[in-house]
Amino acid sequence: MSERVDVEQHRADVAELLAELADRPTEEVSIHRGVLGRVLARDVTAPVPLPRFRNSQMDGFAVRAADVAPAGPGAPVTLPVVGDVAAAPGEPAPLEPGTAVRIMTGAPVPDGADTVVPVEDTDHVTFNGVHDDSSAASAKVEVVRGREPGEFVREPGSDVAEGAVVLRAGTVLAPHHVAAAAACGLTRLTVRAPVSVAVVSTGSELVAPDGEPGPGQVWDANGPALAAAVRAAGGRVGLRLSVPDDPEIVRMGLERAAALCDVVLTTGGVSQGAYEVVKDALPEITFRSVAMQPGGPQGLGRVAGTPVLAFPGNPVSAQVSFVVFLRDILRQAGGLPPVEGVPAVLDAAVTSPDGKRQLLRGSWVGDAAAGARVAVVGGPGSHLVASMAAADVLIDVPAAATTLDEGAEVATWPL
Ligand SMILES: Nc1nc2c(c(=O)[nH]1)N[C@H]1C(S)=C(S)[C@@H](COP(=O)(O)OP(=O)(O)OC[C@H]3O[C@@H](n4cnc5c(N)ncnc54)[C@H](O)[C@@H]3O)O[C@H]1N2
Ligand code: MOO
Repeated sequence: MSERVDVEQHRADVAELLAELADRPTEEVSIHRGVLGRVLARDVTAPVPLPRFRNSQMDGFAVRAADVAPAGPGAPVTLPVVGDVAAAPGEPAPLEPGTAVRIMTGAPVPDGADTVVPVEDTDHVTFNGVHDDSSAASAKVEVVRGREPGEFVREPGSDVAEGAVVLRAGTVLAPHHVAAAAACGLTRLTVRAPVSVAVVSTGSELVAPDGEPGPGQVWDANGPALAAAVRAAGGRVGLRLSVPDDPEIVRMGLERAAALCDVVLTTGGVSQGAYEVVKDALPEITFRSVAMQPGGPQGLGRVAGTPVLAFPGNPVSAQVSFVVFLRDILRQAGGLPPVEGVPAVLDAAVTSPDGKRQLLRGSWVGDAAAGARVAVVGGPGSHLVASMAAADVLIDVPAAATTLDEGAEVATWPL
């Protein structure tokens, strides 16, 4: 191993290597697909006011407030019903003073009407099953309660004015944002283009997750795990490859990955064995030992001009490397906030080798919260991929600590 560095140094070097990701292009996405979780690149202004037109908030009767003002219990005001307005295409005729029209929720309020009396406040009680009878000479309504001008009338622009910001840049799009866009007639939104990451698993022992492992073979856990991690951090998996321990094949695969993606991520082939294929295939990048466990052996540099990070192959090491070195950079490049660490209290004492920062797997004792207790789950081994599935966080044990007592405060990295 050519160099030994601490975790913060390697984090800083990775950040410098990937600084170019901060300046992301944008792309348009349809609200009908693929928009959830994407980050709006710029403010969206409403092309129309919402509501677009004055409409009723209630099923009832559109009237002039002055006409029904004297109404009260035992002293109804009776008005002729001269029309019927449904929430349907069209524009109602203006309302003459001293008359009423039946109106449904969402229907345009006729000019001349300034309030809506809910049907419950009339002798009609409900409209259920009663279709338009306003043409009958006998059509009338007894109003038993007056209403103020403007009551139950939804004014144009009272939700959002035309030209006002309806969705802010930086919004992580969720269903309620889709609702606002659709209500304004916007079907395409401009979002930040996600970082495209190539995920390359190396190792002749690897079998695809849907394959059948023979003697000495293992299913590829890192490829699916890191692809999922990239997506969870707002990135896009531009290429997934699994390559054997043959430097020429690895080199070909990595050059292809470099041509297609913004970042290349490899796992395996970076320690002290005879077949360290990433080291052999990429003599131009830096390989070093980072004072942490898991995730000690690391590589970084460029292949054909594209940044490459070489993570160790042990599945826990690969995942911890992603969390510590890449997750926040990908999130921030995509416009997402970094994942905040949560200070916690150890539920039991831990021991740790001197000089290496340990990232132990931990789970919350009770509810997750700053200052809550956290317990170590599984052992420290970097192959304990199943044990890691029980973890909520990584417990960060400082390099200088050899023991931490029960009750000691520790930093954690949410998984
Ligand atoms: N003599 C030394 N040996 C090792 C050292 C060392 O410093 N001196 N470091 C150890 C540490 S720490 C780690 S971490 C590993 C890193 O090894 P590599 O990055 O070279 O990874 P491989 O040897 O290719 O694989 C290690 C282990 O992980 C399994 N693996 C690899 N890829 C996958 C995958 N995609 N899915 C599932 N499992 C995978 C592989 O089969 C091995 O069991 O080196 C230590 N050795
Ligand atoms: O540092 Mo390794 O990454 O212990 O497993």
